[in-house]
Amino acid sequence: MPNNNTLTAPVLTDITDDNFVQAYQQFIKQGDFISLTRQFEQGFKQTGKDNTLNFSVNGAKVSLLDSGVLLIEPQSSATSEKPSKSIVISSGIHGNETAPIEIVQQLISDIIAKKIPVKHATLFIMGNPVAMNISKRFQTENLNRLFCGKHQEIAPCFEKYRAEKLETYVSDFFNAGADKGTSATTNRSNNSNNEVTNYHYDLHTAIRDSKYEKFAIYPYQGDKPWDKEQLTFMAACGVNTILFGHGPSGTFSYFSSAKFSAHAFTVELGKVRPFGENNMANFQAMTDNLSALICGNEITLKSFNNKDFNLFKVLGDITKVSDDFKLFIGDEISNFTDYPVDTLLSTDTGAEYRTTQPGESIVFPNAKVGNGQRAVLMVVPTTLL
Ligand SMILES: O=C(O)CCC(=O)N[C@@H](CCC(=O)O)C(=O)O
Ligand SMILES: [Zn+2]
Repeated sequence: MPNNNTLTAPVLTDITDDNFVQAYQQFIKQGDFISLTRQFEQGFKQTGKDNTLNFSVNGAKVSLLDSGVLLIEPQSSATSEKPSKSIVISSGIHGNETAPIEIVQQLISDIIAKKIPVKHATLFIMGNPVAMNISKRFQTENLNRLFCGKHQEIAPCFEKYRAEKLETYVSDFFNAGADKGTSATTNRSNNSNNEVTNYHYDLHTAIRDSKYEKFAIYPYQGDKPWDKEQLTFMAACGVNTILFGHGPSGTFSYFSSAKFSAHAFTVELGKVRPFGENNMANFQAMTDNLSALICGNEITLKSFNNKDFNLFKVLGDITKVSDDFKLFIGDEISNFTDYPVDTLLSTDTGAEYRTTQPGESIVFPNAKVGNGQRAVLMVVPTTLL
């Protein structure tokens, strides 16, 4: 497993390599996608124009596009009702956030074991295999700041390369499902009015404890209204604390939302733990509902009521500007802790941050980010009309 910080081009394994062939065959039999992903962390070379790494399961075509990137498409003859959704389920954008990777593993292995019949095209992603292998959030750059082309602004490293590749896979996937697909073979929509709805759930876990264990960031929607049905879907998944994003960003969920009008969320499912130490029963509602979405099973949702949620409006970021940045929030303080008005939270070269609003609360405080990056997200409670 090559692993160096000065990577200028990834070291790709040839798919005719004996080790790869063996590992791929084992994956087809056992569905252990984490193992395959970790063995070939930087990716592999495809031969020829067509994707040769595919096989059929239960009427679906399974295509391995890259390390940690698996496309599953229902074959049109295998489903009476036509596909109307394109679904991206991503995990491991931060390599040490293992619970989401294990959720994706579970869904994939259930599909391969024919426990989940696939009705809607689904793209599964384990985002940063190099960081997974070193049990770190990232190797060189925070991958979840590099989407929407921001990868073009940084020096060569694995995350720069990977962000560009992931953007391409997701773009190709949503484009293939779109009504305006360029040909009958690339247009995934076969339903009568040819409408396909896009979804992207980017699963994460948080560095510190949170007053509300599970929560989601709903990417900034510009003039579009917040979708209440999506909020109730999140609640059905066990996530009833929602932060409404305040502006464009370089996150993966914002990319799918802004570029492909996907219903998209960054979902935080609890605290970061090493592989094998997650209580998977804690994510059952999320796994079951994602599985139901993929199968096309009916999902019964409550109608939206503010009382069922903890909703927060993002006031803005505290950005670390210089090496002088000081944060007065201890490591033991939980996300969503609120502070009285006029509390000093940070100082930096020529600047300080004091709370200004009742109920002002902190999310993701992290003094170790690079200069120019978000060190804290400031939120206040809100309701939807
Ligand atoms: O716990 C933390 O400090 C970070 C957890 C995490 O990775 N959160 C995402 C949120 C993305 C967003 O703001 O939409 C991130 O920081 O990338
Ligand atoms: Zn994360």
